[in-house]
Amino acid sequence: MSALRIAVAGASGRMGRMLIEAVRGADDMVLAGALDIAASPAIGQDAAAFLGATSGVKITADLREGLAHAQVLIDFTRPEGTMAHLAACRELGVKAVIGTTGLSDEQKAQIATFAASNAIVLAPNMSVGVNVVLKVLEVAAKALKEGYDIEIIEAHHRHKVDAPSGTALKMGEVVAAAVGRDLKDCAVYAREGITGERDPSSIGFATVRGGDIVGDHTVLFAGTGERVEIRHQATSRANFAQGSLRAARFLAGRATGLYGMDAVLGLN
Ligand SMILES: NC(=O)C1=CN([C@@H]2O[C@H](COP(=O)(O)OP(=O)(O)OC[C@H]3O[C@@H](n4cnc5c(N)ncnc54)[C@H](OP(=O)(O)O)[C@@H]3O)[C@@H](O)[C@H]2O)C=CC1
Ligand SMILES: O=C(O)C1=N[C@H](C(=O)O)C[C@H](O)C1
Repeated sequence: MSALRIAVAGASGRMGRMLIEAVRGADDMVLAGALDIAASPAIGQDAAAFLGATSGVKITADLREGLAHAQVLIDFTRPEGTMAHLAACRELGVKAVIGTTGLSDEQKAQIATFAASNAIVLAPNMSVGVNVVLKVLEVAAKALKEGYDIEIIEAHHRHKVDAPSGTALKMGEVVAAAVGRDLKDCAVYAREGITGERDPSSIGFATVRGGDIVGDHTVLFAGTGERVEIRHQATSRANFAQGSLRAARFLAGRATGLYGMDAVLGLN
């Protein structure tokens, strides 16, 4: 079988580099394109130069050029970049794995329309562990529905630009749905001053930013006389990259549709 041709967007970013390394390490894939923004000093460089290697793929800001030979784009950039990349993917018939977080509801709705013509995997966290935790949370939240206050605490590195993390928000959505609430109505994103007592129907979020923390997520169910904490800690971005490659392989067999990592991992 011929190798799956992958383009990577945000090629000089933290995840972009991890993905280029992972694609080069996969014997069923080949790097077929690398995109970055026009202002990036990496434009024109070989995509594998940071590894001290040569891939023959130059990093470009020209979407047509970067996607011309690709079957699947893997995109971990920023919402505005992702939306522009997806428009080009639609034109060129390229499938997409999207890891970018901080997308608005409108942008997510537009991604769903793109998926009518191109198969897309969209997930705020590509790691196997987090996606198993999302399943565990469904069970835990249903069982701890009464008498337990739900709080979600996340910590990430100092460079992260969106808060709460996409994963924390997804955890909130899963838990809210499991206890019959809508996260939009019950989320509390900040507390300061005389807040009054905690509303028992609320789901609280706390965000920590610092250093090189890859990604920590804890969901706390605080009851009377006991508390349950369900926690995931990422210690390397390699998990996200390997999950993305699994998502790309999954898309190879699909023409259209919007999928999550639960579908990719057979957890749905
Ligand atoms: N789903 C998951 O499993 C994971 C998701 N993420 C998400 O992935 C995204 C990227 O994270 P990370 O790699 O740490 O971020 P980085 O800032 O390290 O990398 C982002 C890359 O995208 C480029 N970029 C910035 N703005 C645009 C734009 N408008 N259009 C195109 N490209 C752009 C950057 O270029 P330049 O550096 O020149 O600005 C850079 O190359 C974030 O949203 C993060 O939350 C991260 C890890 C796991
Ligand atoms: O920006 C990051 O680094 C990460 N972002 C994702 C998120 O917002 O959930 C996933 C992971 O935790 C790393």
